[in-house]
Amino acid sequence: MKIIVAEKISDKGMEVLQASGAQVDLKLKIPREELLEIIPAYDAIVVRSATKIDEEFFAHATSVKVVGRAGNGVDNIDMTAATKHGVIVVNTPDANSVSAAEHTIGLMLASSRKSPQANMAMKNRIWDRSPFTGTELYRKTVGIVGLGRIGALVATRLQAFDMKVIAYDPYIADSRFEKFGVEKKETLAELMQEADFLTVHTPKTKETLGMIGKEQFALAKKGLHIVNCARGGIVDEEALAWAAAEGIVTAGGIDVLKDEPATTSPLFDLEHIILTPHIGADTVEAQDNVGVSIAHEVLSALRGEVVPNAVNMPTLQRQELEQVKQSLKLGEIMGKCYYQLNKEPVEQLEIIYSGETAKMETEMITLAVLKGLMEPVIQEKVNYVNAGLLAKNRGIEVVESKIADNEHYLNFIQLKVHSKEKTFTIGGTVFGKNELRIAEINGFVFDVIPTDYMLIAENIDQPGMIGKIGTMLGQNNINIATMQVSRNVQGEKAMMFMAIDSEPTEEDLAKITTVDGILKVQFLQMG
Ligand SMILES: NC(=O)c1ccc[n+]([C@@H]2O[C@H](COP(=O)([O-])OP(=O)(O)OC[C@H]3O[C@@H](n4cnc5c(N)ncnc54)[C@H](O)[C@@H]3O)[C@@H](O)[C@H]2O)c1
Ligand SMILES: O=C(O)CC[C@@H](O)C(=O)O
Repeated sequence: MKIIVAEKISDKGMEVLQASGAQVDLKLKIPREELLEIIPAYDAIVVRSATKIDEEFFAHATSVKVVGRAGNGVDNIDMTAATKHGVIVVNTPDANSVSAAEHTIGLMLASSRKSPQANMAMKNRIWDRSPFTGTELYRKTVGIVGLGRIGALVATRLQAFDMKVIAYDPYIADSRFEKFGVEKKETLAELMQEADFLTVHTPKTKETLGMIGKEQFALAKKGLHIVNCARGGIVDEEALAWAAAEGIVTAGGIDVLKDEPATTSPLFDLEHIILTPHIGADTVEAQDNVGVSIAHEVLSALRGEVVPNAVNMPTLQRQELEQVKQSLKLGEIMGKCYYQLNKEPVEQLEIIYSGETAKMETEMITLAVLKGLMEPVIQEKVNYVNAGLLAKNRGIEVVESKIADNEHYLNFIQLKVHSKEKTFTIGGTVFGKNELRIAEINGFVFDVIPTDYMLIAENIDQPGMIGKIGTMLGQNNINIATMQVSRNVQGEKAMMFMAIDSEPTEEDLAKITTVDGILKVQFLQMG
């Protein structure tokens, strides 16, 4: 396993990677062309915010399975391209939030008290207090745009300064505003009009890029203090320069610029705007948290485990993950059966979750079913990341439904795979903690433990069939480990489900079908 670390992570993080036995190559500040040249040899890459991970990168990175973003924002990673190429992107969304929140407040205090400017004067041996009269935070109104992880940390900390905290975030429930004692503003305009201090904490998206522009500054009170410790460009730099010239903004702290690394921006010339070079997350604690977390995440993802912080997959809390783990296995195994037993292309996949499974986060189980379904028949690697997209591209409609109760089982997953001509059904359950069972195939009821090698035989329900098939398999040196027979109507069609100890050849199967009364025999690899 080869991992390239293209931007600095903490020593503790490096140690975790190295302890895994993987070859870990630290290539800091590697030129783009060189990275593209060597990347085909790597299974994973770890980056921060400076490395562009785009379509061109993925076109070269043919063996990369995981991109680890040591940090939070993923705007340097083309998520659509990653998903298309089946590459898992993992990040560490919580690991540096406290540091970013503290830097936000630091910038607010430093810019309000002009501390960096005073420091510069002192270093130039100028003792003069008069240019540095500042402003208190006490009893001022702070407007927060984006009340997510960092926005909420900033809110609660600023309440300790006796600030009135208002926020604009149209994407979260009212209960979150109540939880943090923050007054909700329905529009950005309202927030702009009321705020003495403004701080942005949204991700950089099409919607948020340039969101604080000239139009918004024009609504603000004169003397606004502004902080951007989120992403460059959310506060439009030209507009901020204009607002400063107009006396609308009189102080500010900016940690992030639109084009990084940056040495040009209108903000460099603004006396009252203090700048830092994207150091919101640069604390020993945050870097240790981030480094260790990303190392574990990348290694888990490489081992094929489901990771909690995968950005381009449904995310699950550890507890939820534990809950669905066995259902994921079951779903994948059942999905795997379809194309082994049927040749018709799938038009619609219906997944019915019932009993306890209906209460779970089923999004990931659906992906597991799709992964199992497509793996036997397509060349591309199928994983939890691209299974949904691949299914969509192949015209498979996925319909999920949930039924609270199941008459027979505590938990049950049923697949109804519809092709043009017919519908194949398979159902299964998890007994206890991890006992998987196939409980139904095409209307025949079983209680079968899925194993690597299985045979399914359809036969006429008549005396002697079990003996005949047993003898035939024995003659071909195939041992039956377990066998179950199911029928619905006496004398009609029956189904035998056998776990066998070795893989039969096509010839073996053809011979069995010559047995009188056997209608069909198929080999199924379930493990
Ligand atoms: N400066 C640094 O070093 C540093 C460190 C960590 C994080 N960050 C950045 O801080 C930002 C916030 O991170 P987070 O972990 O709090 O993210 P988060 O996802 O927890 O919260 C973002 C919030 O923004 C809200 N939001 C999205 N679009 C919005 C819009 N158009 N208007 C209003 N609200 C909107 C969301 O609903 C969400 O509540 C991100 O941009 C992240 O990259 C910077
Ligand atoms: O570590 C970085 O390069 C950026 C940190 C921060 O902006 C983040 O999004 O986590």
